[in-house]
Amino acid sequence: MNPRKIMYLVNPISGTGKKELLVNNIKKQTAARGIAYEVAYTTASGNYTLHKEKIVEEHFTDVVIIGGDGTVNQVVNNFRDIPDLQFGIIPLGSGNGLAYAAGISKKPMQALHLIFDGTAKYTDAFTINNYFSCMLSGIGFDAKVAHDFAASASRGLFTYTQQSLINFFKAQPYQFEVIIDGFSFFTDAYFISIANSNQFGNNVTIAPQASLNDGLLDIVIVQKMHKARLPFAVLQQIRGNNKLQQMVEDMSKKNILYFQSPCITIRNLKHAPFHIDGEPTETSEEFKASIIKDCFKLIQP
Ligand SMILES: Nc1ncnc2c1ncn2[C@@H]1O[C@H](COP(=O)(O)OP(=O)(O)OP(=O)(O)O)[C@@H](O)[C@H]1O
Repeated sequence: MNPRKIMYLVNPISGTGKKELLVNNIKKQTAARGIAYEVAYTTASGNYTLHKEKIVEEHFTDVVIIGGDGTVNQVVNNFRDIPDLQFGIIPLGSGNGLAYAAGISKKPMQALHLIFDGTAKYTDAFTINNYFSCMLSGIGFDAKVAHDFAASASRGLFTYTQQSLINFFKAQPYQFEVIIDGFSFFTDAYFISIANSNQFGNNVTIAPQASLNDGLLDIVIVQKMHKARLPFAVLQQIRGNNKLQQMVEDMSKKNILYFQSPCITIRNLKHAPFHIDGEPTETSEEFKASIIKDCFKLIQP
């Protein structure tokens, strides 16, 4: 008998499309591998006390999340202190930023085979104020998209793209004070992304140098510029043409600032909105973010 024991955690509402067929397929393939398993459901409240007791008492070795980044965040945060537990993802959200950054396939059956044959690797996460984030958190315009997406009736990539476009034409810069490596400066920025993964999701890269296990946060500050320049400047960033910078350079001459650091403080002077891993979250006057090196084990290629 295979020594592994998998708890599949399905989010019934993430992404679009029916999950019944997929779950039946997963059950069949797991049984065919001789692996013990159980299928359970995620919770809207984020309370996983009963799941946690079961994982510990019944010696589950793996938790596989079938859902999006919001679900990954809650599940990993609840179980990350269970020794030796491995996490897997079958990406079913609208963004799937962490899964895609880790090289996990979009195709559910390929992602499932990776669960069986992949390697569990230590992966960083970070805290921002008292919250946990394992993918990418942001303040400003990208958070506005997350808020509007959460408020819209339909989910999925189409809604996300639609919300991004609507928000682009409405976007106004916000004022921030940024403190990093003992150096402080003021900036008017459309948004600030604090990233562990290289992307927002859907393979839309924003922090091309980001690694999931380098012990560093990637910080991207999209500063005030002419609206017509904004898509071009972001495209340069996405393509990796904008290099990582030193703090001593003249901040005002760059459209996009890109740094790596294990921690950062941001004063949010105009109460810009905030999101954690794509989930809209109450904003704050000040954010302190710190990396958690080797926070959890994620099954990857
Ligand atoms: N059993 C449930 N019933 C209702 N809502 C749930 C349930 N489980 C989780 N949720 C909600 O699902 C949301 C998270 O969705 P998830 O991140 O999986 O998908 P997504 O938002 O479509 O994808 P992504 O985050 O990748 O864009 C959270 O708001 C969470 O509260």
